[in-house]
Amino acid sequence: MAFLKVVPLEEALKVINSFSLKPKIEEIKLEEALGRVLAEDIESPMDVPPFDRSTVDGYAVKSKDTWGAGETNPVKLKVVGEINAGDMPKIELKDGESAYISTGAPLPKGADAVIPFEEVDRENEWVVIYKPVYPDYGVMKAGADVPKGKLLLKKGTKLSFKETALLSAVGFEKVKVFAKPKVAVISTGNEIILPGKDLKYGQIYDINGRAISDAIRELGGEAYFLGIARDDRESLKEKILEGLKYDMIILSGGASGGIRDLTASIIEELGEIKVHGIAIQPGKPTIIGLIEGKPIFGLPGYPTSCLTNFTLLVAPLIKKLLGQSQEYRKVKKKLAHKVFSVKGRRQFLPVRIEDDKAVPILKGSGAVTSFIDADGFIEVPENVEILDEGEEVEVILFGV
Ligand SMILES: Nc1nc2c(c(=O)[nH]1)N[C@H]1C(S)=C(S)[C@@H](COP(=O)(O)OP(=O)(O)OC[C@H]3O[C@@H](n4cnc5c(N)ncnc54)[C@H](O)[C@@H]3O)O[C@H]1N2
Ligand code: MOO
Repeated sequence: MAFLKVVPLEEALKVINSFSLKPKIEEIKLEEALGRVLAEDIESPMDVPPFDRSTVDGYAVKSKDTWGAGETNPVKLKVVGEINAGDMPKIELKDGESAYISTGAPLPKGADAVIPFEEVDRENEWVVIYKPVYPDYGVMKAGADVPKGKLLLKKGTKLSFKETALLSAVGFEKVKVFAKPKVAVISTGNEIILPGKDLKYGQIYDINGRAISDAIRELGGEAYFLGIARDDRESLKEKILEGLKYDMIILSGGASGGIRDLTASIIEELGEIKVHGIAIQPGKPTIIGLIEGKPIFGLPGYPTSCLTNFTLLVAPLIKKLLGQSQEYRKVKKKLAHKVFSVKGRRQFLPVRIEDDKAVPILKGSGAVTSFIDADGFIEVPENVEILDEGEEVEVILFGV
């Protein structure tokens, strides 16, 4: 077994990228599309609005009939009909005519402007106009909002309420999206119990199961938390076999060479270990394997190590399956204070972002608050012992 023969991070990423898992596409109803990722470019199949539309309640007119109108010499136009929203106007305006029109209604033929009712007077079948209007006054032209054929959304876009609204505006009832990768999540360890149960001495509540499951959901995947495997062969094997129903499996804890660290030996029994050990800290004891063609990750048990390695290794694979860029999300900041690192170790340190500063969080990988207080982490390369205050750093961000 490739036990703790550490490889560089880049090699681990290459291994993950070589897995044969491919993005899948499915067509779903628009009403279920929120948060999903588009699998196609979307061009508008129609003009919005589809017709020249009144933007006010008022009078549809031929604008040229109003030219020359003034306070002392108003123009009077005959009101020959009424058009409401949803109507198909049957009227065609002739010179000197107007029609009452409501907001959102199509302009009748012959009209090219709409004057709001508060700007005119009504005298029986006449409307009295005191100022000239120009063509398109009070009108939204067909296609002025969204022209037919325009590229509206690109493949890979995550749909928020704005995009679903736009798709609705142009009449999409269904859309093609990337299928959510289905990820089994397993926590391991005799000491780990689920919230809702009383803690006995020596026990702690599960952090990684919750954090990984919800990080997967934030990315757009589907997480299946299979619970906590105890530190025994049978329990762990049973959960891993159950996990093979899904596209991939993520375990946390039990990854290092300790006496009860069974993960590696079970993966080897059921499949193949591709990586056991990455030359980074945290993350040295990480395992990457394949069982029946399904990737399986054994992430370190320490919560901050676990989530840092999830972000470095697993998140790019989930993003790839969702047709998105695998790049880490990064921002450049200035280091708020000096940090020391161990020479010969490539370290990732959690940092909090405050304005243009990256503030290092130095509680250690074992603390849950190290990642909860952090916005991301910075890399301290192997050959660097000190990063100085004010130095520019790239922060790899947690989350989406
Ligand atoms: N002799 C050495 N011991 C350790 C080393 C080392 O180099 N030499 N490295 C430490 C580092 S760094 C890490 S990371 C951990 C990795 O160990 P495992 O991946 O085998 O994880 P565990 O031993 O199972 O757990 C470590 C720690 O994290 C807690 N944990 C585990 N799962 C969860 C969970 N789901 N929710 C909350 N907390 C969890 C667990 O209780 C332990 O405290 O090894 C170090 N030891
Ligand atoms: O490897 Mo541990 O994951 O360094 O914190």
